[in-house]
Amino acid sequence: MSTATPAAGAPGEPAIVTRNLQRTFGRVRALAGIDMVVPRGAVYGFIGPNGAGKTTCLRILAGLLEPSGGEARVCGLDVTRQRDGLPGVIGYMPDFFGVYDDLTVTEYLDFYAACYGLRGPAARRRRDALLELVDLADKAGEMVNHLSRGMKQRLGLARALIHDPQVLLLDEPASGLDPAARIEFRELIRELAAMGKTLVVSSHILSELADFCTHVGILHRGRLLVSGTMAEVLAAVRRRSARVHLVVPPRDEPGAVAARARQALATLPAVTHVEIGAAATGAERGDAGGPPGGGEAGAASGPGAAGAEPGVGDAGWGRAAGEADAGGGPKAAGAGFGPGVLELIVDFAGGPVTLAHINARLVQAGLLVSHVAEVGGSLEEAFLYAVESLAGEDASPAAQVAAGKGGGRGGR
Ligand SMILES: Nc1ncnc2c1ncn2[C@@H]1O[C@H](COP(=O)(O)OP(=O)(O)OP(=O)(O)O)[C@@H](O)[C@H]1O
Repeated sequence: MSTATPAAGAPGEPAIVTRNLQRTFGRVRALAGIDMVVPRGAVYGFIGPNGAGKTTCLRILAGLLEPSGGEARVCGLDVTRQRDGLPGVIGYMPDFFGVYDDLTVTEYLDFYAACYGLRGPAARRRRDALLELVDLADKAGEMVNHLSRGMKQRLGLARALIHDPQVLLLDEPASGLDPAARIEFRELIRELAAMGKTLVVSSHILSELADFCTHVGILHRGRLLVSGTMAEVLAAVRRRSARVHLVVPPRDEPGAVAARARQALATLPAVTHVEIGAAATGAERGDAGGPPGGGEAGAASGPGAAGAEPGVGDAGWGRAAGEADAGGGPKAAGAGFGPGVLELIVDFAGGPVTLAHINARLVQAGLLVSHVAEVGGSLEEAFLYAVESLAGEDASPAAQVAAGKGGGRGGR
């Protein structure tokens, strides 16, 4: 399929740039001043909970809604002052299907082609190529209202592509699709990206977009909390946590062990939070075995586990990572969470060496570490963490206004 449309805007200029973009509806501030950059050729995942402002932003970029303040340029065109040029460079797929469903698939696309002044054999060839692309060629004569939801979504995409736009704005394209249809849609987006299109794809769900987006922005209550390449955003929002198991000796109380652990970890600046998990009962602790100094003490896993840390082996209770498995003997706790074991979840910032430091510091404090491993955060957790921690207790007037109208935190 042709992608020969000349690019509007200066070479190297991002496909989309917004500066302090705002939109209010009465007292509701749907966009509270967002700065967004979408490079040419990017597949930009625009993520946010219900009411975050995604549709409002996409409609402004498509020239369908006036901003209340700030500015936005798409392919170099100012969305307010050069609005007439926008339809030529943008394909917009709204989150609901159009109303012309008493047409056949072919008639439907011909109608939209005509809206762009496209008629004749070249337009028909393009229509047929698009039907192939979205895998609807065999439905060409079907009535639109007889199509399944997934087929309608694909037809909507063909409609958005009819004039070969450079930028595609897709509002929740995967909503309501079953898993198989989602996979098909994802493939289609990959094909469009391979054609060099710039795509902005909105969704509630970060994990839904993660494997095909090059960039991502997280919107919450009209504010763009974070935006950048997928790697940059994940690095910014992904909370790193370690799961640590400490053997509670028969003569000790879990509370005392927990207090010593907290005290030891408080000396590490990279540790941001320590949560004490469960501990076994005294009776169970009796079964745990592992006399002081003789138990399974090494850090069981995780990058940079503490073997190389100076002084790790000095503490009476602990042994360095690597020794645990070699030592054999009864598995008091091992990698599992067994009786006589206290679990800590330790949040930290930093590279793998921090995991080693956590282990070392606990061992140096005389604690019997049976397991240290990083907890892998899912993308969903990363998103929730971004919303909770980056949004913070936002007391700005914008957030307060938005919160009063459907901007519920984390709502789906
Ligand atoms: N035409 C309108 N009139 C009044 N308020 C509106 C209008 N359009 C949007 N809003 C409000 O602006 C805020 C942002 O809405 P928007 O539809 O942009 O969010 P969204 O992120 O797309 O949400 P969803 O995921 O539910 O579609 C919401 O509080 C919404 O109620």
